[in-house]
Amino acid sequence: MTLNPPPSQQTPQSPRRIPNRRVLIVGNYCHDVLIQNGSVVAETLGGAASFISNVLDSSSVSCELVSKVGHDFRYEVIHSPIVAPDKETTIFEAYFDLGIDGIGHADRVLKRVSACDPILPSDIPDSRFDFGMAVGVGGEILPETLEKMVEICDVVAVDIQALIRVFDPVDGAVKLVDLKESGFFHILHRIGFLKASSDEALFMDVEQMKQLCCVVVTNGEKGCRIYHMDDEMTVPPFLAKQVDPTGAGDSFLGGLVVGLVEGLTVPDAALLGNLFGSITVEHIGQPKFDLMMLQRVKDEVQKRKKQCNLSSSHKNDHNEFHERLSPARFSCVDSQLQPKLLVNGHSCDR
Ligand SMILES: Nc1ncnc2c1ncn2[C@@H]1O[C@H](COP(=O)(O)OP(=O)(O)OP(=O)(O)O)[C@@H](O)[C@H]1O
Ligand SMILES: O[C@H]1[C@H](O)[C@@H](O)[C@H](O)[C@@H](O)[C@H]1O
Repeated sequence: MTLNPPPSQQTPQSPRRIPNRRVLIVGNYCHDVLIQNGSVVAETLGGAASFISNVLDSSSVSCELVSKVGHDFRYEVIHSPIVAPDKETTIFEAYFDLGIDGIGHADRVLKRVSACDPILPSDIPDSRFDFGMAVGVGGEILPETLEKMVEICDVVAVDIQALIRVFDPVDGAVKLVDLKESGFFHILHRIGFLKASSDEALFMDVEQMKQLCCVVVTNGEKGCRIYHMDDEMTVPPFLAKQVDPTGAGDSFLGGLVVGLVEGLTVPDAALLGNLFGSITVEHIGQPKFDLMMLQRVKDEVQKRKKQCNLSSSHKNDHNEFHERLSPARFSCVDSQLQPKLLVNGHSCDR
């Protein structure tokens, strides 16, 4: 398996005096309203950008976030958004008609009931970044926005939901169009990673896309599958008690990029993605990662890097890395089952 470092891409680098900044995240925050049997069960901060920055901030990976919200935005966030005073924040209603207890991976029907402004190239800083993440949720990323991102970032990871979503003009129901008809196809040979859920993957030709970039298809409790050129492999999941699937794909992408920034191979980085995805499904809204869990994961990542540098035979055996991350992950599950044991200095709260 040669799914090793992120594919190098993009325009030739001009000589740089200023070091790149780390990660640029582009996508709007939104308000998520979770509805079950006709009643609102929760209202939370949403948007792929919020879940991803939560993973990056928790993992001490420095990032810059470009997001637009309206006058009604109601959450305190670390990365301030641009406020469009005459607009409303993007709102998604998620209908869990099958229940949110995770039995049978009950999925949501999503409706965008309000949409903030798109993110324009001029909203994005002119600096250079190691990684860019195009992670829109409500159609806010335009082709010209993605073009600017591939120009200023060494590697760009794209969530396909930012490209293929269209919204019913009457009730805002989210529908998907084929990637080829999305208006973004001509830019995709310049991106490094394309992430899709298994449902979204039906709207692209994986065989074709894997020739252009590394394709990662997430598959809920089954983990994910990576495709690049002639290589493909399944990356195993971590056990989780699903409460709400919202944001799992976003946290997955956050974990993947944390791994890549740390210098892990793509399969190892995807394993980190699975780890953060699995923790996210156990929460409603933004997960708060256990500090001890984060430290153990950091330590395992450093060990893994050393091991891979010393012996090439370790590079492809990510099962071993999975085994070592699992106890770290379960230390977090324990903390959620026994929250009282963890107050006073050891809480999950940031
Ligand atoms: N029930 C689960 N158990 C363990 N891991 C899970 C579960 N659900 C999701 N994950 C992890 O999260 C990743 C992303 O989940 P999924 O494929 O459901 O993404 P998604 O449909 O894009 O999610 P969303 O749109 O809700 O953000 C999976 O690849 C897996 O690693
Ligand atoms: O907050 C969520 C989340 O970011 C999901 O990835 C996205 O599919 C939804 O539209 C959004 O409401």
